[in-house]
Amino acid sequence: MSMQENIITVRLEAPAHGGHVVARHDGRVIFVRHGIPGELVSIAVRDDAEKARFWRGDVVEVLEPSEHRVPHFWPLADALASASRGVLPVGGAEFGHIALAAQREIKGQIFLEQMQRLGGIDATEHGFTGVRAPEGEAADALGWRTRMAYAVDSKGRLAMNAFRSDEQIPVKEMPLAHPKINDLRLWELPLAGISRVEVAVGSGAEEPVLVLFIEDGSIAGAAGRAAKRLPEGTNAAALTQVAGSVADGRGALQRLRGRTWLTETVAGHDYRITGEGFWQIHRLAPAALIERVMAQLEPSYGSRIADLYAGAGLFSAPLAKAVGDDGMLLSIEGAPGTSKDALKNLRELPQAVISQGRVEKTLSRELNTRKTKLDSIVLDPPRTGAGKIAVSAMVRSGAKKISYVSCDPASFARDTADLLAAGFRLSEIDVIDLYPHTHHMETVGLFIRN
Ligand SMILES: C[S@@+](CC[C@H](N)C(=O)[O-])C[C@H]1O[C@@H](n2cnc3c(N)ncnc32)[C@H](O)[C@@H]1O
Repeated sequence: MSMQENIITVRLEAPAHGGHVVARHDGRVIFVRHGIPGELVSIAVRDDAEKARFWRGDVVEVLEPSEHRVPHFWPLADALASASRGVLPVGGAEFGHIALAAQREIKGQIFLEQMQRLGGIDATEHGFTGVRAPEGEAADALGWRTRMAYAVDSKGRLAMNAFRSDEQIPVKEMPLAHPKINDLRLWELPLAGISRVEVAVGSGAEEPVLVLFIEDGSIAGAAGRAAKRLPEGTNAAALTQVAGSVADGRGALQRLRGRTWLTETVAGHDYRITGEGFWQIHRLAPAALIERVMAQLEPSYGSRIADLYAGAGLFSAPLAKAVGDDGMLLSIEGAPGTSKDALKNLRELPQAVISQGRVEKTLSRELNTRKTKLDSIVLDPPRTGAGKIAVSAMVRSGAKKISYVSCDPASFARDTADLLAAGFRLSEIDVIDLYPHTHHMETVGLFIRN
């Protein structure tokens, strides 16, 4: 058993970013997982080095439950059931013990706290009214993940990791995964020799695409054997991971059966996405985010817009259509494979300029080369946010409106402070629960130059 047996009783206080609740013991802060503010709980203390600034802990017993506590929908992720079996819970559904409305309430508190502490901003003064569900969300908010990534354990079984642990827990159905992913019964495949399994389901009727990660170049072996056992019609590819072989650390995709890509259709646009390329995870996210970004930017015919961290062009396509032949849509994406998808997805729109490279360098370079300025920008960076160099390039671009799509309130708060200091105002905040039953949230903020 990997849990240490240092069990203490604590009263849980405020929620903290990252899926924790703060507790105190002998003057030391402990970040506790699987609890709810206000509860009296027993926790197994982990990472409890004497000199550590703070400790971590997992709830193993609830002595006074919150009114918002519900039975976890996934036994493997249920901390209490796992503790009684002497194992760690699997990660990926760390809010599953909290009623959905209360999950969103907690995310709202975290958003306000991060904006205040890291950005010095009272988000309620900028239109923040709480975290909302995307339109069309299921009442139980399960089955939303159209993308899943699994580990493979030392016995060749489909697995997922426990939080902050190398421990791999064998898994079968994953309740947050799209039903088409569970229907593949990936846990029945012979996976010895495969290091990772990724699977993606498109928005249409076509079959899912599976990517099997292998460490040597031979696809005839492990990957071929697994692919043969997949249900009829499933598409499968192998990806040889050769460290440093390409910019994003991944090798080349090799077709095993069917296609290596999916079609996604959103708001009347068709996108082709290769098996390992980036696409929003929640089934409702692409439409919800396009709707917000278009409403915020109100792109006009002939205007010049940049889509930064553009992926396969989710926002680039509708924006390019809106600016028309007389406008310009500059789509910048760092990952070479994903940028190739963007090239294909935007090939019929000559006003779209696809540039592969890091935003920090590429944005200014493209604008200088073309001797042009921008009217507006949408950016959708990874969790680390944009950072000072990219923010300053955006400020220099001349853009008067910036729609900022963020999956992390901490980096959003930091970048917001920099944009406000550079003469923008934050005129709208929409926080959407695009990661139900986890601690994550998606923010779409509108910045307008003063
Ligand atoms: C959250 S995704 C958004 C993609 C796209 N907007 C979408 O919604 O499908 C972030 C994207 O930024 C890319 N990326 C990460 N760091 C980058 C950088 N410094 N410059 C350019 N692209 C970057 C990643 O490869 C990824 O495709």
